[in-house]
Amino acid sequence: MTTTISPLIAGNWKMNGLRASLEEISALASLLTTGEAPRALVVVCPPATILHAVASSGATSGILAGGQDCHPAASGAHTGDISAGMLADAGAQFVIVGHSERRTQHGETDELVRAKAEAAMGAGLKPIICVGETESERDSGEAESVVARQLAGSIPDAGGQHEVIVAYEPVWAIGTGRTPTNEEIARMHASIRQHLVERFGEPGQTTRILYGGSMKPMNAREILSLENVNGGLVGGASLLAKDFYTIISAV
Ligand SMILES: O=C[C@H](O)COP(=O)(O)O
Repeated sequence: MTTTISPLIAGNWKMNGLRASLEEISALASLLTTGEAPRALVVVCPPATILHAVASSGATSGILAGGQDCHPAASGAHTGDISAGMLADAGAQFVIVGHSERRTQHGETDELVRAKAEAAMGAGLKPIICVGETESERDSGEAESVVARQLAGSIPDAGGQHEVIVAYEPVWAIGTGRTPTNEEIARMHASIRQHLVERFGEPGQTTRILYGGSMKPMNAREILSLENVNGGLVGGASLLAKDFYTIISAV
């Protein structure tokens, strides 16, 4: 991990979590406040229905809240959607955009992801912009070019002036228990770093690049110690406070 960048571990609860799940936030808060001080920023992105509660109850323990998606518009006739401003109003400081589940299940394009990231920055949120190749793209040797295209299309030009976070999530590693090798992760993160530096100059050197995809208590330490891995975007293992805390502690 690059030492000049403070690491960040974000939990993406996806469509999991009811009000009862706030017990996990309390449990995490108590682990974070009674154990060794975390060396990473800790973010939890719960469903929007409990976002405000997570932001409020996590405040004293340093747990920051994030949304899982936002609409590119500030308001209007968009039934079922949520704006970046609404997330900020509920206490969010971050928002995930362009997660592969949104790209696949909702047909989101790089252009739309970029618009969402712009809306997030406009509302004062830090966008966590996700990129990653499918298994067939990796098998055909296209992983780096696919990710480069997603980065170019999804990160706003203002990405050098506003804080953005990139999350590299190989689609085939999400929820499967499979991960790329350490060498493959390091190579991809180096290529993402190169893209950021070429495009944004100095700010690109300090942009956080998270790894996501089957990060677990067992493999977190190894992955988080790789060059240019500045934290993690954790799905399944963020649902249980104990597992998530183990990953946070692995930084
Ligand atoms: O946003 C999180 C990722 O999709 C990773 O999910 P996972 O840790 O369950 O594989």
